[in-house]
Amino acid sequence: TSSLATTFLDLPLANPLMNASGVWCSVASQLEALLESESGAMVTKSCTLDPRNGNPEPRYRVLDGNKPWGSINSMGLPNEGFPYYLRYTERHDYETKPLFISISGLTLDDNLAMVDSLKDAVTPAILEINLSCPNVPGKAQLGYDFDAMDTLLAEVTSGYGQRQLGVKLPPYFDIAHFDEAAAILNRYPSVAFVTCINSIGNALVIDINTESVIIKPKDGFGGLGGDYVLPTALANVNAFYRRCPEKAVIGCGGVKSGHEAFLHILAGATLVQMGTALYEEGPGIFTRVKAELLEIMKQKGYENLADFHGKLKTL
Ligand SMILES: O=C1NC(=O)NC(C(=O)O)N1
Repeated sequence: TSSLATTFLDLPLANPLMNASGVWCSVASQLEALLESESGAMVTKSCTLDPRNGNPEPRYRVLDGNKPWGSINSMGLPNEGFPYYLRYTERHDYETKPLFISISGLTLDDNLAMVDSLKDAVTPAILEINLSCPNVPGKAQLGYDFDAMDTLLAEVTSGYGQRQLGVKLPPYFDIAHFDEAAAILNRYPSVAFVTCINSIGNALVIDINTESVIIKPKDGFGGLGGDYVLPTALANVNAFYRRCPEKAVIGCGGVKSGHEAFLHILAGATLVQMGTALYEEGPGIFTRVKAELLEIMKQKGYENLADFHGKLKTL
């Protein structure tokens, strides 16, 4: 019989599925629901040092009238503030499943302050630094500023005492950018994983009936998720899988069933995150996608994830 069991940074996981940071993970009740769900791991909402209200609403819309299906969001990093999530890491049940904590400081100093507190806390939570929020007005994505990304990683890795951590990357769309980003990341061995991708930033969805944009912030420009981003997500997963052999890749983008989870793992993802589909279906989705992924593996005669992990064929 097939098994979904896997390991990540030497931690055992019952399965490779987890939430994408930002979805169903902003407050304790949501985090508790993820803990009780069948996800193999979970991550908190990217936090800033201080609590934030985020952007004005409407700031999230699901695009389910047409095919393909997806979402657009410009949340603007609403969160309870770093201390709230640090307190959650102190009461999480790590025997049940691993916990990631995501941070997205508004300044380098804020990121360093949060990293410093995490180092002192000696928590088993795994740090995922968000370099790719596209929705804070006036803030460019760190992942698209290679010098700033390099500086941040130099300071954060030394601040974190070379403890293993990961980064949440924006999608790249140019081979030269895959090369340059990977070259920077490979200079930091303690960056043990990369999560690809965050939403495709600053898309614009227009409603023909109202002749209007559909979200309020930034004149309607927001991060795209769902079916629309799957091919770009798979490309980024595979590009960093090929370029960073010493690092693990977490896949995120366009996963709504066992089918896309299988594709992400084939492309090189060790774990797979769900955002839009989780937002719409709720934590029960993990039970469904687990069963679907197992069924696909059974049909193909794969007993475990290693049988097909990263084994994408080329022509
Ligand atoms: O990193 C992020 N990606 C998104 O698509 N949205 C959120 C946000 O806007 O808070 N942050």
